[in-house]
Amino acid sequence: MVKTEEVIDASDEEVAKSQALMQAVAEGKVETVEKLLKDGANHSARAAHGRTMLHFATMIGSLPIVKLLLSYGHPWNLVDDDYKSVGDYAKSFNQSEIYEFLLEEGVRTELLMGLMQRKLKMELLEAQYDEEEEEEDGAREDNKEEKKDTNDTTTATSEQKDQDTTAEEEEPASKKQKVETLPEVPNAEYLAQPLQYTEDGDRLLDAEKNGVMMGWELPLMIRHAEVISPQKGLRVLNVGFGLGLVDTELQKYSPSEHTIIEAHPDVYAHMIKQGWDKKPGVKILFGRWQDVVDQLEVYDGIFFDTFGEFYEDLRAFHEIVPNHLEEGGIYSYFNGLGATNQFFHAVYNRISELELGEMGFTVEYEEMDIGLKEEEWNGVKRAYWTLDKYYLPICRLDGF
Ligand SMILES: C[S@@+](CC[C@H](N)C(=O)[O-])C[C@H]1O[C@@H](n2cnc3c(N)ncnc32)[C@H](O)[C@@H]1O
Repeated sequence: MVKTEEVIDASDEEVAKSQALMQAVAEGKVETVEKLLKDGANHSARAAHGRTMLHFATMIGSLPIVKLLLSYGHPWNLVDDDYKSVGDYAKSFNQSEIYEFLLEEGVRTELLMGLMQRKLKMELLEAQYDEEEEEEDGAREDNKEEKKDTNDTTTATSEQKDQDTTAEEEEPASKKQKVETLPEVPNAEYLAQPLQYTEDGDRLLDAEKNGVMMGWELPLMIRHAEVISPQKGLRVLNVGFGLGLVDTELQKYSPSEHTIIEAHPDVYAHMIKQGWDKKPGVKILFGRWQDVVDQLEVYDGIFFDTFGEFYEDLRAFHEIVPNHLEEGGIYSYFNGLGATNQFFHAVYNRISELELGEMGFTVEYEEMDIGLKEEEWNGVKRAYWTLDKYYLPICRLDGF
């Protein structure tokens, strides 16, 4: 009997139904599973080691049950107590058909979520724009009124203010809420905190000892530089200075232009102290890449590696790359998406490839061995990389 754990606030009957569902899943009884799900059985219960019903369905290799659970809204991306995803289970139990299905499900769900997020963002921006327009119109009206009334009375201005307040109070709450929930700078907290370079120059840590950049990435940065700058004298752009590893490599190719965007004041101060502003061809744009886009030119190679941002931010950068990449040029980025779980990483690699493809790129992933030792993370709050392989993206614009 597979025992379930942690069904919160459930009645005895619900617990029993959920327990029966878990049992039917574990025994591969498709019809019973379907009947119980239809009957409203809770599929979010977990068994020992934090295994979900989807973990069980995957372990026993029942694609029909996997499909059923997903169709009833079971999330595709839950992990057990050892941070093993259902994709990891599918791999280790040699369930290749289920693995592919789960991968596609992950890709489809995340693409949809991204689309919805962007739609919401657009709506919020539109609402903000409307509100600003209304405020401007209001201010213009006030001006007109003021001009008209200066001949009549001197108290008009204070009365007008009161009216404004009332008008504001009457605004539909939903619109105001919308504007107030506009997403902020994703890594604002990071950008506002002090950073620390270790004495040996091998690490850049934030105030909580998160690794912003670490020396073990050097071989990756060497290869990224080589990929975007395959010969000397090219024009290159790097977003995110960190330890300056990729920029040091890029300098070895004597770039004719070497633009670096950096947003953190401490990193910028470090760059100036090290004389980066005086290096050949170097132009530093201090600010978030989102805020300096209008100063960008056209480059033969572009590399992107920021910190504290999300896939949507990376995707937003992908979208502007075609405007700044020379014919035949190469774009690459640090591929750390979902880098603490092989399956999530595979899902993100597929998503990036698809989305970059839609933007006109062909993407090739070059496989590199990493082989990191546990000790590498001593003194760092959290390991941000646990995988054995690195998939270095090489993106070319189609047709060139
Ligand atoms: C992981 S490090 C880059 C490491 C670099 N590739 C190297 O070889 O050392 C990320 C850098 O991006 C910067 N950064 C974070 N958000 C940024 C943004 N929106 N625009 C520009 N730089 C940003 C961080 O301050 C940090 O210096």
